[in-house]
Amino acid sequence: MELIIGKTQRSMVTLVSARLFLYVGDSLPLRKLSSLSSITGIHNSVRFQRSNDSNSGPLTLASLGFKPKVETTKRNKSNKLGQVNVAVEISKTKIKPVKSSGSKNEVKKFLEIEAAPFAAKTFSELDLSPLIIERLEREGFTVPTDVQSTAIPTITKNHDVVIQSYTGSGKTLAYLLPILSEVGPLKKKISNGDESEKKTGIEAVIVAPSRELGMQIVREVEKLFGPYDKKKVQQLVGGANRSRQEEALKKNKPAIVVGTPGRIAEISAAGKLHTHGCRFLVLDEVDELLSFNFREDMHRILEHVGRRSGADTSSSSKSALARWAERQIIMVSATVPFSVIRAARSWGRDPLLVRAKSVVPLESVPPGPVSSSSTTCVSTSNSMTQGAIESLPPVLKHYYCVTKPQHKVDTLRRCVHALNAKCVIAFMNHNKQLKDVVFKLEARGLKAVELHGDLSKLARSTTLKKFKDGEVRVLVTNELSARGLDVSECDLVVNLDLPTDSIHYAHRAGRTGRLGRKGTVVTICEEPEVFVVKKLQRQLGIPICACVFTEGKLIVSKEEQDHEPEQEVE
Ligand SMILES: Nc1ncnc2c1ncn2[C@@H]1O[C@H](COP(=O)(O)OP(=O)(O)OP(=O)(O)O)[C@@H](O)[C@H]1O
Repeated sequence: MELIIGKTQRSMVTLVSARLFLYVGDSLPLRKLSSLSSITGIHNSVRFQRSNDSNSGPLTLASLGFKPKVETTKRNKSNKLGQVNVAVEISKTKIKPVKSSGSKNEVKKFLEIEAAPFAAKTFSELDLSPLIIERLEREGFTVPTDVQSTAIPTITKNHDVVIQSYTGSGKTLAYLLPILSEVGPLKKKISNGDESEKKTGIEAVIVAPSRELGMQIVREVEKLFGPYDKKKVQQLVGGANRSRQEEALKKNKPAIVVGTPGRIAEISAAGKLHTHGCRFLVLDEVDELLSFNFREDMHRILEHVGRRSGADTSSSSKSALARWAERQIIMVSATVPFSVIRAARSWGRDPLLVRAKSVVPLESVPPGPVSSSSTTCVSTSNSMTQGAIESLPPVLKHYYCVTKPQHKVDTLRRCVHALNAKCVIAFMNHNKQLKDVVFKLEARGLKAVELHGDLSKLARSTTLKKFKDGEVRVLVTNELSARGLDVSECDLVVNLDLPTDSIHYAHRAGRTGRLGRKGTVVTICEEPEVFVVKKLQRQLGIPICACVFTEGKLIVSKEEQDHEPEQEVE
């Protein structure tokens, strides 16, 4: 599709693209950038079509299979969607406008997906490649989760997306499956049989903030690829031998690479990673990837992945935005603070916010947390805490127990026994104390092991394997294990130190109760810290009850039960 933009807009686009895209949060450049785009209407008035897009025409929510009366991507004077109170409900495949109960100024632009095609009952309803369906069945995956049912058709239709859904709800397969349907050995066969269309370069780059999470994603892809094709995915995680990774890239010509920002950026800067023709860029745990630590590496990745080489970034016939739009960007996390929404708006092409059973144009998301039933803004002052709302599985039980610092480890031991927990993750804030806690637990007869970033890559993977295999009962760790780590058997998370904020609480807590399983979170704290627990409770919208452990039982404190008698918890 030809792109026509005015001279002023073009110079602004160049200006925008020249900015460091990683200025997020409340930093000035991105604020400028988003206000710039809203002034110029760049995101809304310019449409792009990727070369491999078989569906001609603009990519809108209509192309998801609905016939909306509302054009979600246009926003001009004649289309007042961005200014008026319009909400749209989808029932089956029909959309009907409904009156908003909000104030006049409130932007109510959302699509509530109630039924088909998102409520798929089987994977075969989701237009995935037959080979993938076969492999999923082999792995025992038959029913897609809610977020998978929603995300898969949306990604398949080439939309840039932010996927937000609570921890352990299956977000990894939600983005992997539509990607694997398009690239690599399981992809759909090209119907006209034109083999020249076959690509051999890297077609998808998946970025994760830790080696553990990166390797976990690699294993998930390898499982689906099977033993013969497993080299078609290559890990590029830090701590591993870089020259071996470079050799593997050359020799195996993987279709997909998964890695940590530092190592991907490093190999890319050395000219050994050719990702300009890449079709998919996934940022898993996007809010973490946007943190200060990863700033420079992420800048390089965003600038290079999926951007054609040889293109003049300043004055080519295609604008910077157009080239940038050639890749599809998928951003994923259980916690999506508004800084992510803002960044995604500037990187994506009419990006959508995908949650279980709802798809919302990102443009319509007002500052503040997004509730599952609407785009209503809940009033809280801190955008960090806003991102944590609805990030936790509803089945989780949360408690706190007050104790003295010198009794924390003993309280942990009594907690493990009282709940008869088999697979426990205990979080602390400082590496130095982990060893001491492990020592004390072992001395009290609980098999424990420490995991933190100061260990070698080999030690980290061996430790994790032992824990996953059930050889140790308690993993004592720090924030390293809070993001994305999937140990389905984990039935108890204990905070031996308070997390820094509600987002960190949410990710730590989310290591248990995965995919509908039971899970308990216990925060062991000192008396003066109780107000922090109460604050977390308010910010997350969850009850965190005071408890004690006596005679091998968890007893919920009386005051927490609205004057009901003391209660034992199973
Ligand atoms: N459709 C499915 N059927 C059965 N199991 C599934 C399905 N989808 C995912 N799983 C399993 O559920 C577990 C949790 O999935 P996953 O790690 O993708 O969750 P997540 O939403 O990414 O969590 P987090 O936010 O903590 O990273 C994994 O063990 C995964 O293999």
